[in-house]
Amino acid sequence: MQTTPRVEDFYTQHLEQTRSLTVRVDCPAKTNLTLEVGPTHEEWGGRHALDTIYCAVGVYDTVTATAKAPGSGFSLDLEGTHLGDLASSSSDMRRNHAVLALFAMAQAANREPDVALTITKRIPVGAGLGGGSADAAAAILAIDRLWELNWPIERLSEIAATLGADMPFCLTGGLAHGTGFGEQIEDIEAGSDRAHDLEAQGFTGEVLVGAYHAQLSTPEVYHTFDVVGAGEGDHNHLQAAAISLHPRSGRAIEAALKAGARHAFVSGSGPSVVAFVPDHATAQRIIDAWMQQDAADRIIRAKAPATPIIGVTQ
Ligand SMILES: C[C@@](CO)(OP(=O)(O)O)[C@H](O)COP(=O)(O)OP(=O)(O)OC[C@H]1O[C@@H](n2ccc(N)nc2=O)[C@H](O)[C@@H]1O
Ligand SMILES: Nc1ncnc2c1ncn2[C@@H]1O[C@H](COP(=O)(O)OP(=O)(O)O)[C@@H](O)[C@H]1O
Repeated sequence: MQTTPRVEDFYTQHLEQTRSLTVRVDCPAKTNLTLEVGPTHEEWGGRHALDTIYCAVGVYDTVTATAKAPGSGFSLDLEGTHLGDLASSSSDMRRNHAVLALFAMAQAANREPDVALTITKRIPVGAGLGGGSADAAAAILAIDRLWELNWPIERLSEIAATLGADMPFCLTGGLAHGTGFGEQIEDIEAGSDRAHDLEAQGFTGEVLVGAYHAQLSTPEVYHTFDVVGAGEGDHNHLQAAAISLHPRSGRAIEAALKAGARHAFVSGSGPSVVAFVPDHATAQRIIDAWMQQDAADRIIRAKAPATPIIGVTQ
């Protein structure tokens, strides 16, 4: 007897699974092992020429992206106990760097931004640790996976560069040489001579981050740099400007170097301080000194370099 075949419908099942799919990206903070600041360029909107070594530091924000019903628009949920100025009611969700990244991806893909984003913040805000850039890069990586675009890193970097100078670096993490206004990235491959050279100088392994409730405005630090210039022997040319605006950072650097740090410096435009330590005993000595001298409001132990981690949950 002829029987009617039962339709096995993997298509609808796939659609339902895709809609409930959540992509999670843990994205590390960034610091600058060196940051040479050159003249401003009109063609870059007045940004300074940079020559910098980027290093991703294993303090991670987590961004998740989940598809929403067509036409329902985006949503953003912020979590974490260190939200800085993101916590204020006046903080406009539409200006959040992760949301700007979603809009940029939607425009490039010619799609609607019907995505629910969540950000769990652990990277200190406004600290010189690229927290906003990390979240934007995480959103780009998550949406590329969620929408199954599978675009090459070069295309994702072009989109990231329109959002901020250090965002292309945040897509890959690790170590990289940055030029232009910071957006031209040349990866420093793990195991390469340059990576080994940085390791020999003590720029890998355990780091301590000294962070503050206070934030510094990056444009203000650059403008102050235009007045005070770079400090004698500073690897970070913005360090003297950041310390003039936030003196506690200078005290944290002095205490860390005195306690045996291989390197201690302001991270990018600051105010946070990054110290590379040779061993746990030195790390503990620095922690004790920062606590005794009230040289930091938040102390974070981490590893460097670090890379983004992408995961998918049903
Ligand atoms: C200083 C660095 C070092 O990696 O990072 P942070 O420490 O802020 O994380 C970067 O140069 C932060 O670049 P970016 O992320 O684009 O800066 P934003 O916070 O967007 O602030 C943009 C403003 O900073 C100044 N700016 C930025 C980059 C640059 N090469 N020259 C500049 O003069 C300009 O005034 C510009 O209008
Ligand atoms: N997702 C985000 N995380 C952190 N800051 C953000 C984010 N989106 C927008 N911002 C804004 O960007 C400014 C700089 O933040 P951040 O990138 O953490 O500092 P920095 O540029 O010094 O590394 C903050 O004042 C904050 O209001």
